[in-house]
Amino acid sequence: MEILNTKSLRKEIIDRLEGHDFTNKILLLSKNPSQEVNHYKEVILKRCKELGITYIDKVFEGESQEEILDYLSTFDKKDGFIILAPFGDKEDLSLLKEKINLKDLDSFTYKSLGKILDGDKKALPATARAVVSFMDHVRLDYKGKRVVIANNTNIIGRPLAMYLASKRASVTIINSLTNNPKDLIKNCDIFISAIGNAHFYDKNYFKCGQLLIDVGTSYKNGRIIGDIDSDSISDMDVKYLGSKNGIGSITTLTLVEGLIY
Ligand SMILES: Nc1nc(=O)c2c([nH]1)NC[C@@H]1CN(c3ccc(C(=O)N[C@@H](CCC(=O)O)C(=O)O)cc3)C=[N+]21
Repeated sequence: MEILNTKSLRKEIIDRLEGHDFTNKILLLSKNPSQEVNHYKEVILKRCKELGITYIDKVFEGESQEEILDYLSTFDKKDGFIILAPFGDKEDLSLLKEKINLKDLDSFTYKSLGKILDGDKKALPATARAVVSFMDHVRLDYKGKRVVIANNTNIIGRPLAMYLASKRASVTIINSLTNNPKDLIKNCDIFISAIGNAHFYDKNYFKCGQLLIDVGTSYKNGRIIGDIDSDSISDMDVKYLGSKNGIGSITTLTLVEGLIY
């Protein structure tokens, strides 16, 4: 197993961000935030402080979409926003997706999602963009490659699939109902996982020559555990990007990077 890391990409992005004079704010928007959302918020806030970015941590409770739009109308169009998911309890957010016209840092709006179909990398949500930036950074050509993505959300899997398809990769999204996922995973060239199920995939799922990107995060005794059981694949001839120095360590960077696009 060849262990990959995002250190040099991370340095490249930090250098670009540190040289920048941030004049616009980031709005962190949450609604009845879960523990996971609050944790992610802390991680983003820490990054904003490091880089001298002003942020507003706005927590909604029972507000309607109209009321939220009213609140947002007081900000500058160049201010960035992220709607932290899950935002409330599975409610309709279509008006917000249609009407918010601030800088969309995590690809929430219909406009951003549409741009992804056209192959616009900058429109990708932060985590999906971190994956693409990593593959671009190591000069991995995904044209014609068979890619399997274990994640079917609007924040990672679906936009990533559409983007890679626009660059002529052949992409399959698998979900918990997929018939014989092992067969799909074993026969792909690139496997990207973000299911958040600790060490779910072991060596039986893989074959030599594959690139495995583990975006999954579970917590055990305060440690982050990925979806892939890396010990089990340690003597296989695969390339592996795990959670240590992996995608997780650059997602807040790609998120704030959206402010300077
Ligand atoms: N619109 C939206 N986009 C998201 O990307 C999103 C979301 N909503 N809702 C909540 C989940 C949860 N999530 C985390 C990502 C990283 C860490 C994390 O801790 N990352 C690094 C630190 C990263 C850094 O320091 O840059 C670490 O693992 O040490 C935690 C949680 C994102 N989410």
